[in-house]
Amino acid sequence: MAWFLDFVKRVSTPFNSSAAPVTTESQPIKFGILGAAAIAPPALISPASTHPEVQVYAVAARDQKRAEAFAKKYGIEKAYGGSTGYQQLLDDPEVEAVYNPLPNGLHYEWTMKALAAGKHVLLEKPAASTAEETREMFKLAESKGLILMEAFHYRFHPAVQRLKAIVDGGELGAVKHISTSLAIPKGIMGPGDIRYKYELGGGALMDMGCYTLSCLRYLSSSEPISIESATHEVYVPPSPPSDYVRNVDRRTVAELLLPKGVTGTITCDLAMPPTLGVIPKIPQISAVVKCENGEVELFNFVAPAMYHWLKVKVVDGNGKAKTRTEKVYKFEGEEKGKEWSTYRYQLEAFVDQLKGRTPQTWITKGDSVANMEWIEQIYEKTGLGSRPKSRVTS
Ligand SMILES: NC(=O)C1=CN([C@@H]2O[C@H](COP(=O)(O)OP(=O)(O)OC[C@H]3O[C@@H](n4cnc5c(N)ncnc54)[C@H](OP(=O)(O)O)[C@@H]3O)[C@@H](O)[C@H]2O)C=CC1
Ligand SMILES: O=C1OC[C@@H](O)[C@H](O)[C@H]1O
Repeated sequence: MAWFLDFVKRVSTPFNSSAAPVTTESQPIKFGILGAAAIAPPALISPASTHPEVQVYAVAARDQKRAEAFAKKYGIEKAYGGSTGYQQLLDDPEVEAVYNPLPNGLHYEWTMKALAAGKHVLLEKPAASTAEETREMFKLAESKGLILMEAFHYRFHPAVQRLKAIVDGGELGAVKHISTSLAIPKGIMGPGDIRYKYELGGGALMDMGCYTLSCLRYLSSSEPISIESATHEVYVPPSPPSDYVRNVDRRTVAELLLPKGVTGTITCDLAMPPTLGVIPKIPQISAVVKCENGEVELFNFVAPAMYHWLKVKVVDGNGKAKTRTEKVYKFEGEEKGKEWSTYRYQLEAFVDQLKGRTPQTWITKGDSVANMEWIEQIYEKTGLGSRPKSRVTS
């Protein structure tokens, strides 16, 4: 029973949102959120509620009433709305940092505008529509001495870092093959979802593939050499209009060649069709590293704080295999029961960086740019081509 209560607590933690600021001697960092996005409560509002140096101070939405309702629900002081709402939030001198959870195709425009307004930016993944846009955002951030980070929250979690330590530690010998998957059953994303809109930077590779690529690159400690193959299945909405353009991937699979003969596979799918047309598929969210002397798998590398297991299989010189399972919900030395979400660890690091302290880890400019470069190259290989460059409005 205790394990069940623990599980329920873990799964619900990221969604127990309240923006009640916890103040310290110094002024908290005031965050503004661009868009009343679904991801904002678990990714920022809830983590901020336990961070003594953060206040979620403002939200902007395209509709004033929506902004107000969101602000009321989460105890946010300021609500900006209407066609100028996002810019008003950026013009608010009280806002020091901006969280950008807009659709992918708007990441570049509003991150550039936020940086131009002198704000630090925590930017949702994938960084932008193209690698070039990603480079430009970091260039502007650097020139203004501002912090910009792509919110690959999974990287901040101890389970993910333990996986990397096992791979790097040599216990399993040389790495041979890495496969990372993020695929969910049909029915979770509705047909109106931003992920299915090409003009908003939609597609499985952009949305989920960015994680699988990021994790594969992280685990291999290298960049791919080439894309051996890349295949996709397009998204087709129910009753598509006759002029519907099939340029959004519902699923993409790519085979990569990495240095030292290592191979890699990434799989992403926004809507796996049911088996035999009726049995829903089980989500596939895992990172598997096959090595000379065994293999290791992290189930649920994307949201390990909710639930995960690390299965390590070691094969000895006589070919005898031993398997062990690890669960890693906190770093060594952290107090019992802490068990932060990936987003909470991420926020801690972001604030540390902003305050001039050393974050426990970081998603670097080089990492974000390389991830976008490979996303673009995989799209080229599938034949779908990169997502459209962002259109920037004045
Ligand atoms: N880190 C993570 O775990 C996750 C990250 N994400 C990322 O966060 C971003 C948002 O995802 P999610 O919260 O699921 O999406 P939502 O659709 O819930 O939110 C997107 C927001 O963008 C705003 N928006 C502005 N222009 C448009 C437009 N033309 N069409 C639609 N929305 C628009 C809307 O804000 P308004 O209120 O102004 O109308 C809306 O609230 C994506 O980049 C996604 O990749 C998503 C889920 C998980
Ligand atoms: O964490 C995630 O999982 C589901 C995705 O669709 C989402 O965008 C992503 O960030």
